[in-house]
Amino acid sequence: MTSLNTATALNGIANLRLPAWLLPPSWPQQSGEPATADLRFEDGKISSLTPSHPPQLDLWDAQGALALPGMIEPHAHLDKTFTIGRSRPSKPGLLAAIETMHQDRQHWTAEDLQQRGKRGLAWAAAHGVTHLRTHIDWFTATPPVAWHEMAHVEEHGVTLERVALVPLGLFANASVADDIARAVAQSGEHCLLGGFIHSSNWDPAAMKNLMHSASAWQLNLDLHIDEELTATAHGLTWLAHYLSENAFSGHICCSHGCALASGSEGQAQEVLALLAAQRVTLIALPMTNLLLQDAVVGRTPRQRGITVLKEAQVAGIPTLLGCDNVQDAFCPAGSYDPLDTLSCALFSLQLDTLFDQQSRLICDSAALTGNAHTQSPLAEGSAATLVVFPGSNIATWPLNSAARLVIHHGRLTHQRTWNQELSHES
Ligand SMILES: Nc1ccnc(=O)[nH]1
Repeated sequence: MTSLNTATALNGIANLRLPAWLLPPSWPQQSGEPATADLRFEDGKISSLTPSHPPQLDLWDAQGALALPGMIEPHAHLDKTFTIGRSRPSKPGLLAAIETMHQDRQHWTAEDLQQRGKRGLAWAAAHGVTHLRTHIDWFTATPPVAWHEMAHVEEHGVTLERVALVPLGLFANASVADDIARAVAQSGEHCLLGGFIHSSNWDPAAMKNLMHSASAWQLNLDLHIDEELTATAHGLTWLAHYLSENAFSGHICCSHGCALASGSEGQAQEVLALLAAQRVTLIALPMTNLLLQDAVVGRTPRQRGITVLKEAQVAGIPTLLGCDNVQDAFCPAGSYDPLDTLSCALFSLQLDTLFDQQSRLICDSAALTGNAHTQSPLAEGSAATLVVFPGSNIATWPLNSAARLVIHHGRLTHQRTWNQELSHES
């Protein structure tokens, strides 16, 4: 494969292997797989998507490499990222990680937050992420420094969303709930309301205030909900019933939902059936949930702690996978590569048809925003924005797929060859 040059806009790319979920049902098959595609670009947009017809001498030849549209990172924590060097928890598990985070936040100056947040976003962009949603911890009724600082963290070609991650207890007071929702609503677009909802802080009256204030300020929600193994965790069950009985016009992402996998099958199915009738997306975070759930010193974990993703898919609930924490008290490792998350899910959730079907779990921005009218990525007229995995094939992908070309609006922005450091081309 000849190398690509960053200086000029591309006419397009020939011979790309795209996932079946992205192609129209009439797309031709070759040896039981979707035939490769030729993509043509014009003014930074896709002007045509057709089955390959060689030779297309004016197009760069991808030689059958796998490619995806720009990927999404639906759940990150840019305020905490890259703090592991100074904040290693002394105990395992989620609540201990939260305690360690509280000790570290004395260091969260504007400069510290900017530097770490920018680095996280730049790493995500270099991997091919074009949309990243970060949660930002709130500690009082007024926005934390990180809420303001992350508004100024930018990376070319990446849409950044901010979610206020508010401990449920702060919503117990209806006027505080309203203040928080107003501050989020007045922070501009790409801002959502969220909450940390757990057996340790369960309060149905606070939940009601949270829902009312989100409605009053027309905010979408992204909730950390039932991130625990307690089968009797209340959050998702309460939410499913609340939404069945009360109108809520926004979209809701439910992140974690680990407890759904701890209770009975019947209990999970009942909650999923109710949620499937609402504008709700379920986000699984396999890496941190494997690390933080069933975590006891010196004991091998017996449970996986990951939500019932397959059952949610069967029930018709949109689903996504996120990386969650990167190099902080919650997770010491990570690099903002959605392929790492998908690789982890391959094993921990025993996913199959990874590339052709489940790669959607790291690309579906309509599932993240709830905007069902979003045009299909790579359809004619869409932005010519995609990620190519040179030398890849469906037998090894997503493992062994470090090599990457990121194309934004028809131009190469990042390229990494085998074993090379992340490089930025501009
Ligand atoms: N899994 C997590 C829960 C709460 N806060 C985090 O940063 N991460």
